Amino acid sequence: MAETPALIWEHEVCSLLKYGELIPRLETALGKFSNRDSAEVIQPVRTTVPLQKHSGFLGVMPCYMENEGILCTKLVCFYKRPTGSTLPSTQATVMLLDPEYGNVKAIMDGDVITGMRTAAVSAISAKLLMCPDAEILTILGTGKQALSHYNVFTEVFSFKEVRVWSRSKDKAEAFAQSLGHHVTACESVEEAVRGADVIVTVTRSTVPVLSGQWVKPGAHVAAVGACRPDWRELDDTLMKQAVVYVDSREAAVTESGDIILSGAEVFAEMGEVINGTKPAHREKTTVFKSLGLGVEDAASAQLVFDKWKSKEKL
Ligand SMILES: NC(=O)C1=CN([C@@H]2O[C@H](COP(=O)(O)OP(=O)(O)OC[C@H]3O[C@@H](n4cnc5c(N)ncnc54)[C@H](O)[C@@H]3O)[C@@H](O)[C@H]2O)C=CC1
Ligand SMILES: O=C(O)C1=NCCCC1
Repeated sequence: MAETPALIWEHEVCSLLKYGELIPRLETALGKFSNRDSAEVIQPVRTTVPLQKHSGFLGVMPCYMENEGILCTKLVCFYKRPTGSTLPSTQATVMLLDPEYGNVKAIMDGDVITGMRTAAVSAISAKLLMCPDAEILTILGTGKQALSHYNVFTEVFSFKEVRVWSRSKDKAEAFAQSLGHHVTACESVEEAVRGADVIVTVTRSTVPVLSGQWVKPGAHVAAVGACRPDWRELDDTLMKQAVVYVDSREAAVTESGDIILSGAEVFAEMGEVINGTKPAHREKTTVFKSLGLGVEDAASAQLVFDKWKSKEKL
């Protein structure tokens, strides 16, 4: 008889997951994913079920890492919320299973995992692709991902200036103030991104918000929103002038409106750069198009579970 699954909820995941441990685990996981060795990682492109009545989607994100004995799936609902809606735009739950018996070992809050692993992967992209003397960070959007990206980017790097932008100046100012006096709220996207070395796009927009004509040559863009084939955050100019990196080639050509609709070519997966099989073009304008992978959730959930178990033993 299987044990009752551990229930590891938000505050506990928050206290167990640290970027210092998460980032190396994600680098390893992305490298293994890009090797396409089925004993290392089996992770199909997520299945997406439309929730038409609610303008949303259920994403089912399974992953099996045979050599590591990790079997995981995330269930994530995400929505196209109207302006002013107070409903959450993303809600996730992660399940870890025993691959031999098939029972569920743990059910975890997936919101913290989604926020932290997505931001950590963007930070990995910046570590590999931004210019070495990067000074200015811009974040477009002021929601959950904006906060997790601010947290990891300021923990891992030392930017001299941080700028934020939101469609509403009041929101941008409130967000900037909540982060500290060194963060500047900008009136327009153009003002926010001119001269920036690293730009993070974390909006729910379905049309381009960032234009290539404002982006400094050599800048790095981590593009996190627009995870549907008909949604955009970046315009064609940017997609065509940049060297495009992705988390998964298969996901990129299935789910990314920025890639599919611009016709841009994918140069490499982040895992290929980590493995040294594709170069990091730091000197060029680069876009990392993030869609979010089950392998990232699996690596994160296993880390949470390992730490939870070692705490239980104390
Ligand atoms: N790549 C990945 O792995 C992941 C991507 N996402 C995506 O990242 C995006 C941000 O997610 P959250 O921060 O959780 O959402 P959120 O709802 O907390 O924040 C969204 C932000 O976008 C702004 N926004 C909404 N509509 C906009 C528009 N038309 N133009 C400009 N800004 C607009 C909102 O004011 C808010 O600041 C979403 O598109 C979400 O689907 C979320 C999780 C993982
Ligand atoms: O990977 C994820 O988790 C998500 N990706 C895109 C949409 C929201 C959740």
